[in-house]
Amino acid sequence: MTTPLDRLKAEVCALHAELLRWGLVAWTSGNVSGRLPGSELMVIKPSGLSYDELTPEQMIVCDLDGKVVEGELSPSSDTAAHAYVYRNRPDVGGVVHTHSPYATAWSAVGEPIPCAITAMGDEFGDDIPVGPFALIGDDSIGQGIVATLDGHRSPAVLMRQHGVFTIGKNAKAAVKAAVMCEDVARTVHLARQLGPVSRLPQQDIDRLYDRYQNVYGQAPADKAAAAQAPAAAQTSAAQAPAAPAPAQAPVTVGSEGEPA
Ligand SMILES: O=C(CO)[C@@H](O)[C@H](O)COP(=O)(O)O
Repeated sequence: MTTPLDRLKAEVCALHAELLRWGLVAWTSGNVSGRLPGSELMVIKPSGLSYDELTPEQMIVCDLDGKVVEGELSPSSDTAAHAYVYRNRPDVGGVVHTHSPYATAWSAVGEPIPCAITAMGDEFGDDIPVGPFALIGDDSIGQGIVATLDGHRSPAVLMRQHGVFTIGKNAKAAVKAAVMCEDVARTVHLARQLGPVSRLPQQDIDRLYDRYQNVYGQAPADKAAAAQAPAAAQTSAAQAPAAPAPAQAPVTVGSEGEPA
């Protein structure tokens, strides 16, 4: 019989393989942690071990001050940062850190990634912000993450001249944010080689974010229907619904899809 802690160790261990799979880390860089729901505990990888060697049994259990509660190995050198986020963001269930190349390049020049493509509106709902430069070893990085993301929709922050930290409702969501952060960092960088890049209008960003966060994928039928409601409402508000055309008569619609 596996316990919730055993399952979290297995999940956090498996998610480290996703960092390799998506090209987000080199050698032993980066790390993933997960909060054990309903507890003051987190699970994080051991420091400096090859991703190929990681096993669920090696995952380290720490309290939210970063103190090791279970495990023989030393915890990730970013444990203090992860723990600080969990202490100050009770809504966060997972934290990820990577040095993914395109996003880390944006952090190296200290420039936020502008919300210039719909995929950024979907996942980030805004630009991806830059946090302060902070040396590893105390709460500085954690403080920079929390301060930068405070009141911000983005689940990702580019810590200046260091790399990416992402947060999520659970560890898997934080890994997804790290994957999407690198994807859009690359795309927007490439776009800038082709020509000027402009930020999407905020109202479009808001609509993209709302749809993606609440309707995209296998959303419950009522949410999916509600997402269509505004268009239907506009149609019915704009003109009385056309009488059903006689079966044999063709119906011509205008450019907006309304009956001509
Ligand atoms: O950024 C750093 C070191 O500067 C760390 O995040 C390493 O990238 C991963 O450290 P461990 O998790 O293996 O301790």
